Amino acid sequence: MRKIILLGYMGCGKSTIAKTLSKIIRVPFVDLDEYIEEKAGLSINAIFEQHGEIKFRKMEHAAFVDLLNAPGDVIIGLGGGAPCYANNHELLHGKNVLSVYLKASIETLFNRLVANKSKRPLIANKNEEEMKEFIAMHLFERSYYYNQAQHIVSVDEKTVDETVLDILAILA
Ligand SMILES: Nc1ncnc2c1ncn2[C@@H]1O[C@H](COP(=O)(O)OP(=O)(O)OP(=O)(O)O)[C@@H](O)[C@H]1O
Ligand SMILES: O=C(O)C1=C[C@@H](O)[C@@H](O)[C@H](O)C1
Ligand SMILES: [Mg+2]
Repeated sequence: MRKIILLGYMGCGKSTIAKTLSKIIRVPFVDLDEYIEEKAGLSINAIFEQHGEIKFRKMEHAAFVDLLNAPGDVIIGLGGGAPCYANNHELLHGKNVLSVYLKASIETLFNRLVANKSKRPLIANKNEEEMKEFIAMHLFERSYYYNQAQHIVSVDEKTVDETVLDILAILA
């Protein structure tokens, strides 16, 4: 039983990379944000708006534990903040767990997020300058938790396939 966990800041490519990896190694992919949305019957945006971030972080922790305890192999794409709350970073070293931090620079993240921020409540209302500053500060605060992953793969300047190859080498 293998639990492959991809983590990293919003926009680093967790969902995109996991989908390709899933097809190649034939292990199902579960996106933690989507799992939470299905369980709650609400979008992440709606959960933040109606219940607040603290409630979301509790739901996120419960969902992560659920997935780790479910039988069978799985690739789990964590939400961007998941490793940073509720001691979730300790779960990155659990039994049967292989955790990979997809590390992206501020510039890469900004370029990817600027085009598609509406579904990401933490940045949805920021202008470009505010967004850049927010990403820089937030990434700095979160790096400690992201660096708890067992493996770190840099994604800057890489295609999806190149990043997937790096992960396959770790899995080999
Ligand atoms: N080389 C690349 N690797 C991964 N994603 C890329 C790459 N180049 C561009 N992208 C784009 O970056 C965007 C963010 O990717 P994705 O949604 O997979 O990130 P994420 O880490 O799952 O974000 P979130 O935490 O918000 O769910 C997507 O629009 C994706 O197509
Ligand atoms: O970085 C974060 O804190 C978040 C990232 C998304 O994946 C979602 O889990 C939510 O928008 C919060
Ligand atoms: Mg995603």
